[in-house]
Amino acid sequence: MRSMNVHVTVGVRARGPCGSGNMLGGVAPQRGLCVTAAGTVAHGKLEGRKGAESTGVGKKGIHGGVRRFEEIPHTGRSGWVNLVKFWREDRFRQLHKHMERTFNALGPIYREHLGTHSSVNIILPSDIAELFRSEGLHPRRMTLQPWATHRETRQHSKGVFLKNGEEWRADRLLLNKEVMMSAAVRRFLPLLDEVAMDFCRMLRGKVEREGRGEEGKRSLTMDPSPDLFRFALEASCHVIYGERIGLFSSSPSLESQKFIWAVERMLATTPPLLYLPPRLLLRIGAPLWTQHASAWDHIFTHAEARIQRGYQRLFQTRGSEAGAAGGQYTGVLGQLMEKGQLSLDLIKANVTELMAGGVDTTAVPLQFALFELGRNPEVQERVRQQVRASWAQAGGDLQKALQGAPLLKGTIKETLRLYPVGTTVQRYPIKDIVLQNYHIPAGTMVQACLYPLGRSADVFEDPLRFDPSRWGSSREEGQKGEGAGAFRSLAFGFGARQCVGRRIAENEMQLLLMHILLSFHLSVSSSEDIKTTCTLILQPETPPRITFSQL
Ligand code: HEM
Repeated sequence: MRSMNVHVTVGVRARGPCGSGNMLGGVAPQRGLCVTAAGTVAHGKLEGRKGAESTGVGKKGIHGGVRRFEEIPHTGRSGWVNLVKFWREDRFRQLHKHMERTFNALGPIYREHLGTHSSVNIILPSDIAELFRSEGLHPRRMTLQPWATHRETRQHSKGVFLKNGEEWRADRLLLNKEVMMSAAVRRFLPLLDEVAMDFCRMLRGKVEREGRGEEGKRSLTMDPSPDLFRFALEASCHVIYGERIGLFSSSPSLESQKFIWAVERMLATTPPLLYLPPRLLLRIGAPLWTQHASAWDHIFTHAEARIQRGYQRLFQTRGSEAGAAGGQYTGVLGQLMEKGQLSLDLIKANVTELMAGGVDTTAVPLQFALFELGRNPEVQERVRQQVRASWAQAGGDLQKALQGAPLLKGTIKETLRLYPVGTTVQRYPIKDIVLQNYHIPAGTMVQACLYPLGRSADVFEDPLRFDPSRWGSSREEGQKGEGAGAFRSLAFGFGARQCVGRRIAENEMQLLLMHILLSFHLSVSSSEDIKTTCTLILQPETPPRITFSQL
């Protein structure tokens, strides 16, 4: 892997949809662009034959029965020609659909060159399992320094993302204790629930004030997305900093709204930066890069201010007997500071990442989930019945309430199957592997393509049906193939590098849906599919309007 110090790289390696390190990584090792075509793209149309296996292409290239890397079907020889075509046809926004079409044309594995970016794309769970077995602890690299004006941004990129291998893993395991382990989940569940209940209270007030119909039976049709973004930020802050920021109050702070905009800007400016080489970037991409870096600066400034406050509170609590004896949960930040196992720089960096990764990633799937529940009233009713029974039996025990309603978790999995926030999970295998009988050298960037995977009839029965019960715990219904369930639900990634905010996200979304379903019936005016667009994260082209009717 080339060093970021050698050349100024826009190291925006899309590892996942959240967190800086996810998106701001190093450069993928570049492979030559000269390849043997088993399938090619000409004039935007795929002319490939379906899978190399069926074509019998490249028999002479077989070594010991395994085909050469160069024989993998691809979408075009020149990364630059492909990039220009993508740019002209604005295909970046439809990258997920492009992948789906390309798998249909070329089979379950293909290569793609786009500007400086080369990848092998795969879709089958068995291949993803093989990739997973060969994943290493890859370094993440950030290359913001030359542009970032904020001291913390620079420090973050230098200090944290050059960490590597076992050193990185040791830090991650410490962080996991505060965000992934079940003891941590038990601690932060009430904080998430408080915010979810407040959201519903706010929504009930809105429906009561602005809705139509008689009192107690009013309905309101609205775009819930701005409120969902506020919910996601409020929930993240409560869990991470242990404090409420008052986004549901009558005068929410402009600072928080600016933070939401900064994350949006950071995400939206990422994809174009992925594919441009440094020189071109400096000439034509500079404004974009400046926007990107300044969005990060804003995110850091915001986090820095909160972290300072967290410190002050911690010292105040330590100083007061009540605080010390009370043992009150002070959020992830408080826990990390209290334990003191991570350095202050690492705490800051990780907390900032959690903040940057925790807003759009949950607010957007919640929009899709409300839409799917709205257009599938029978499914909605089944989930509601289960939630009601479980809520009644749990007697206020949140974990019990969620565990007793597996359809809620199924709803989240089903939503992320059809609308994965991050459309790919990427890995660089640390040893040579064989996928679809092709040799893949160590260090190649291999992407599991989640959008086409989730909609593939080879992997899921009746894939376009929204059916939370297909994820039943005893039997992964509606799933084909061996080891059903394994490597099919991958929205949070896998292995050591999987999403560190996973437990926060899952519980936050389930709790919100639970309270919404207990209070409202959901419907939509049209059951037509939502048009989607890819701006690093997959989102609706236009946020769906949902009708909330009081129950
Ligand atoms: C539905 C919601 C979410 C989805 C689908 C999602 C998805 C992902 C994916 C696919 C990755 C890369 C994993 C891999 O390469 O194996 C990732 C990484 C990450 N996510 Fe999430 N995420 C979500 C919510 C969150 C939340 C709420 C937070 C923070 C509170 C968060 C913070 C992070 C961070 C910091 C990383 C980088 C982890 C690392 O590389 O060590 N995510 N996420």
